[in-house]
Amino acid sequence: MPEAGKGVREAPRETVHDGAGEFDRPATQAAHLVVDGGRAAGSRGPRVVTVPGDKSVSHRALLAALLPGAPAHLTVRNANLGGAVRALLPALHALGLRVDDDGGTLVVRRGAAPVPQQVREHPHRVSWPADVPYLETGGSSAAARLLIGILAGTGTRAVVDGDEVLRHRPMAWIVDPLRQLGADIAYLGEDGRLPVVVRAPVCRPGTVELTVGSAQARSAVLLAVAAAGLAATVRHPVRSRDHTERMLAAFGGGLSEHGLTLIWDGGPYTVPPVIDVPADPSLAAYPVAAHLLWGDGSELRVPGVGLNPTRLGFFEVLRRAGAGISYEDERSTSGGEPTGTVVARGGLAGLESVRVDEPAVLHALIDEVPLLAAVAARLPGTSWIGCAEELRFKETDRLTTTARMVAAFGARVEVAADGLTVTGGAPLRAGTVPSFEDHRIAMAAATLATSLPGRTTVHGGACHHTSFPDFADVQRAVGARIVEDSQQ
Ligand SMILES: O=C(O)C1=C[C@@H](OP(=O)(O)O)[C@@H](O)[C@H](O)C1
Ligand SMILES: C=C(OP(=O)(O)O)C(=O)O
Repeated sequence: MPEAGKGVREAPRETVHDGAGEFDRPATQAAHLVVDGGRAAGSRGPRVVTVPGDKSVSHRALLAALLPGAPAHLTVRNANLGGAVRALLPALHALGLRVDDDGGTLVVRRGAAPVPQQVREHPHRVSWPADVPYLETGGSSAAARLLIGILAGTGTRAVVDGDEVLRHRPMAWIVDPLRQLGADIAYLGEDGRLPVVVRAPVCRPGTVELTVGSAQARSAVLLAVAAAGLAATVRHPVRSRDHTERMLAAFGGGLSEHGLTLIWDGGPYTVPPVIDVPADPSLAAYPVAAHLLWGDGSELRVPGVGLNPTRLGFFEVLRRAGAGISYEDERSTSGGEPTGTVVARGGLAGLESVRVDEPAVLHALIDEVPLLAAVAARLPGTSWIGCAEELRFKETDRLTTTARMVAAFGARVEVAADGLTVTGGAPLRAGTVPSFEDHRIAMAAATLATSLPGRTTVHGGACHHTSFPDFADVQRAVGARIVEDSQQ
């Protein structure tokens, strides 16, 4: 049985420290995923599978209900109903919004009685700010960071907190620029970390320079100035996912873009009563990868997928390497997002390696890095996934956890400060592999396992519910033999 971590060679550049500090994840509570390699008989013909709504667009659509002038009822169609989006709902309830799940469509109603959340104890605090709602967003950094942005725009006093993992993720990316625009936000525990209290709104028009490529940081600032009706210029280092920009523009807001500079004019906009969420390309990547890894099926189609170019890095990098991936039926949703059908044909035969060495490409596949590394392990050449230093700050240090996961299958992988080298050609084997209770690692491992002979147990793999609750069903629909098993 391969052991987690075995085979990972830490390259010398690894010694550059990211400043995030280290922490251990709690022992897994999630069930395991058990995968028998090989495609189920009878699943090789043309297939069509659908994947859930986009997590990032769902977060933004729900938070739009907090923008000034939002309709009394806001309907979010095709919302992602995974743990990360659900993590935002108790915070919305505590702010006096009711959210009903109407057969997969979320309806957000304003004017409900606030439902207070229970405070999570913190080692540095014996008391909490009085008469201020306490808002906890579980492990979702997008939920926490975007919420801080909105609160700092509307001037709603509140404490924002997260679970033990989120409390270790950086918040200064958000808090510093908001403070520059005059917001009063204080850390209640450790500096730069949750919990924070938002005490007063952004109030000074100005220019902020963001130093990280995080779309969440840019979105927090944009949502704050949009909510406050404040003009601002935001300079940023890389064009990462631009869903907030598209949403505000679709609302009729005055946003213009000049290269890596965004100018918000501080003027009015209208939040519509219905927002449509496209299917999530980062989730479509798993059935597409399974199909390509088998390489024996005729055609796989995933319809209604968001085709925003800032999200298509996984498909584009594989396409550039020679994979048969194309987009069909392209059109636009009401929220300003392009959608279409992702079509995968053939397999990985003829592909040598993959390479990511531009920040914009990395950001266009930032959540798919574990899956790309898993696919790279099946290619003969040497692959490089670079510009990825931000991955150290995800729910796990995903450079390390991705390396440990693929190494547990027998892959040869080296970790650098800013990326991963995967040297192909090593014989891969099924066995017990770790997920580190990180949904992207778990789903990447389970997908790779579908292509290997024998049985793989992805330890704690049921954490896929964070972003893709029906992951196992969708992979089974493509032909995978995968079950959840809590008895292991
Ligand atoms: O804006 C968003 O919704 C997200 C942006 C990305 O994070 P960063 O912006 O921190 O890179 C991504 O990894 C995360 O899953 C969701
Ligand atoms: C990193 C992710 O999400 P977040 O940063 O919102 O926790 C993710 O979904 O892979």
